[in-house]
Amino acid sequence: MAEHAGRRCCLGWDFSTQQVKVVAVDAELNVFYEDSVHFDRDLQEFGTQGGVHVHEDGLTVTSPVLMWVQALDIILEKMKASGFDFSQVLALSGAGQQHGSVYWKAGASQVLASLSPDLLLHEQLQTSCCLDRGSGANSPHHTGPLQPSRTLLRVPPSGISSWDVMPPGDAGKACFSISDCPVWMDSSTTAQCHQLEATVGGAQALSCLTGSRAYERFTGNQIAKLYQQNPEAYSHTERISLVSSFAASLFLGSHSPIDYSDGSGMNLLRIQDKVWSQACLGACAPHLEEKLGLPVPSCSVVGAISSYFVQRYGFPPGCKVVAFTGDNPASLAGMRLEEGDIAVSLGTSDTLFLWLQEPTPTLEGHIFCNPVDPQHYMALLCFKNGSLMREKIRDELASSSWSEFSKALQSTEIGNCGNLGFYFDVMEITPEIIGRHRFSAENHEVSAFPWDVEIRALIEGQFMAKKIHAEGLGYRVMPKTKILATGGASHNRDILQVLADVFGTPVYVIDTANSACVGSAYRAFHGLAAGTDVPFSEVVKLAPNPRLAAAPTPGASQVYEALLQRYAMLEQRILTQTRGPPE
Ligand SMILES: Nc1ncnc2c1ncn2[C@@H]1O[C@H](COP(=O)(O)OP(=O)(O)O)[C@@H](O)[C@H]1O
Ligand SMILES: O=C(CO)[C@@H](O)[C@H](O)COP(=O)(O)O
Repeated sequence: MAEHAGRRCCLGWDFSTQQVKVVAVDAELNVFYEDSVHFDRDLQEFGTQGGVHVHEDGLTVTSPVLMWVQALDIILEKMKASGFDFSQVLALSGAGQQHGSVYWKAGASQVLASLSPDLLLHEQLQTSCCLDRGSGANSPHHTGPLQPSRTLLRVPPSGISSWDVMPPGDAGKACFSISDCPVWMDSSTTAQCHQLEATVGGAQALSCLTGSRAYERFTGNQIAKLYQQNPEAYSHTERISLVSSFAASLFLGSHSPIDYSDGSGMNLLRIQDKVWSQACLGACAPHLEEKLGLPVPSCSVVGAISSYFVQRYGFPPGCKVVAFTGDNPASLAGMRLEEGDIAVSLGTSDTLFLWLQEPTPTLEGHIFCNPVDPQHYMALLCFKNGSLMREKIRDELASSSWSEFSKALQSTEIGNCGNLGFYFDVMEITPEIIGRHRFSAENHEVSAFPWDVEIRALIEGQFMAKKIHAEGLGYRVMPKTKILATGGASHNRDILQVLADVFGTPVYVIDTANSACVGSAYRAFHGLAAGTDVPFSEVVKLAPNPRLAAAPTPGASQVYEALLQRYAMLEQRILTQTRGPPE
C-alpha cells in the first residue's frame, strides 16, 4: 500500500494559470502528497500556451473551462491509481487564479446535483457550442488551434492506467454559456473600465469603494463586456463564478458562493461592509446580483462534498468543503504571513502582497479582504510579465536552461555596472508599459546588452519595480522585515539572491513552492474548527517554519539605493513618452 494511505488529512487545490495542483496535509501539518496537471503538456488537445489562448486582437485572453474540469479528472484518477486513501480526507479547500470568470448555463445546477459516479466530470459538464459561436465576446477566434471537439481525451494521458470510455454522441449536457473563460491576463475591457469609473464618480471613488480603480482583468468589467457583446450568452447564464468558486462548485455539486477575499478582485464588492455595490452591479450588467449569489466570509464551510466524490473516489460523506479563494490570498495563508512581512510570488504572474490592518485604497495596486482574518485586509501588486517573460529571455539567451540563466546572474556584478532594463513583452499592469527598454549607466537608451548583462538587467529590473511600487503603497522595509518567496521561480536560488539584494532583506521559502495549495489545506483545517472562534494563526502554529534561502550581500543596499532612484526616473520617462506627461 502506498505510503500516503490511511493518514487523516485535508486537501488543498490550486486552479492556477498553467496547471491544477493538489497537496495533502496531515494533522501534524506535514505535506505528504503533491501532484499537478500541466495544461500545455498534459492536455495538449486544448492548444493553450502558458495555459491560455491569446486572441487575434492581442488583448483578449481566455482559457477553456473544460480544460480545468479535465485537469481535475486527471489528478483525481492519478490519486486513485496511486492508492490515495480518500476516506481519510476530513475537509478540502482550494484556490483559483484571480479575476477569471465561469458562466454556468441555465440548468447547470441540476447537472451538478445529479452527476453519475460512473463517468468523469468533463463528460458530464459539456460546453454549449451554440451560444458563443461567432457572437463577439470570447468567440473562439484565438490564434491557437480551434476549439477541441466534444469527444476529448479518449486516450489515457501518460501515468493513467485507464479511462472510462466516452459514451457515443453528446452524452453530456451543456453546462456553460461560453466555453472560453476570460482570465486575469485579459486587457480588452478598457471601455468598460471607463464606464464603471464614470458611474461611481471616478477612479479614486471606485478604489475607495471596492479596493481598486477599474482594472481590465477585474471580473465586473469582464462581465460587462460579455453582456454588451454577447447578450444571449449572458441571459442564458444562471450563475457566474470566479475560477475559485467554480472549482469549489465541482466538489460541492452545487453553486458555491464567492468568498470576500477573491470577491475583492471584481470591482464589485464593497470591501468595508462586504456586500455587492449596487452602483457597480448596475453599471456592469442587469440582474447581476442574482447571477453572483451572496458573497461569504472566506473561512466559511460552504457544504459537504457531493455524493459523486463519495461514490467514485471514496471521500467520506461528511468531508467539508471550505470556501475556495484567490491564489494570492491562499498563498498569504500558506506562508503564514505576519504583519510587516512581504510575500513575493513568482508564479505565472509576479505578485507582491502584504497584510494590512486598515485599507487605504489608492490608484495603484489592490486592497482585498483578508482571507484568514475577517477584520483585516491585504494589499497586492500584480506584475503580468513574470515567469513567462523570464522563460522567454532564458530561451533566447540561455539555451532554454535555468542553470545557464543562473550562471549569468552569478557571473555579473550586483548593480550590473549601471545597466538597467524594462522587459514587458505584454502590456504590464504595474506600470502600464509595453516593450523592452534598455539604458546604459549614462541613461542612454541602447538596443541590446550582452547576454549575461541582459539576464541580470531583467531580474534586477523586475525586483526594483516591486520595491518602488511597494513603497508607493506606503510600505517601508523595517529591520525585522522578511520576504517570503513562493511560486515556480522561487526554486531558483540565484533569482532569490537578487531579490534579497535589491530589497536589502533576507528571503525565506516554505517547504513547497505551492503555497496556494498549502494555504488551501491550512484553510480547510481552519474550516474544521468553524464556529469555535479559533484563530487561523492558532490552527497553523505547528506548521514548519520558513527557511532562509538568501541573505542580502553586504554592500548591496548602497548599490541599489542609487539604482532604484534611476529606475524610478526612467520608468517615469518611458511612461511620459508613451502616454504623455502626468496630469
Ligand atoms: N528553476 C527555475 N528558475 C526560474 N523559474 C522557474 C524555475 N522553475 C520553474 N520556474 C517558473 O515557474 C513558473 C510556474 O510557476 P507556478 O507558481 O507553478 O505557476 P502557476 O501557479 O501560475 O501555474 C514557470 O512558468 C517557470 O517559468
Ligand atoms: O491577476 C492576478 C492577481 O491580481 C494574478 O496573480 C492571478 O491570480 C494569476 O495567478 P498565477 O497563476 O500567476 O499564480
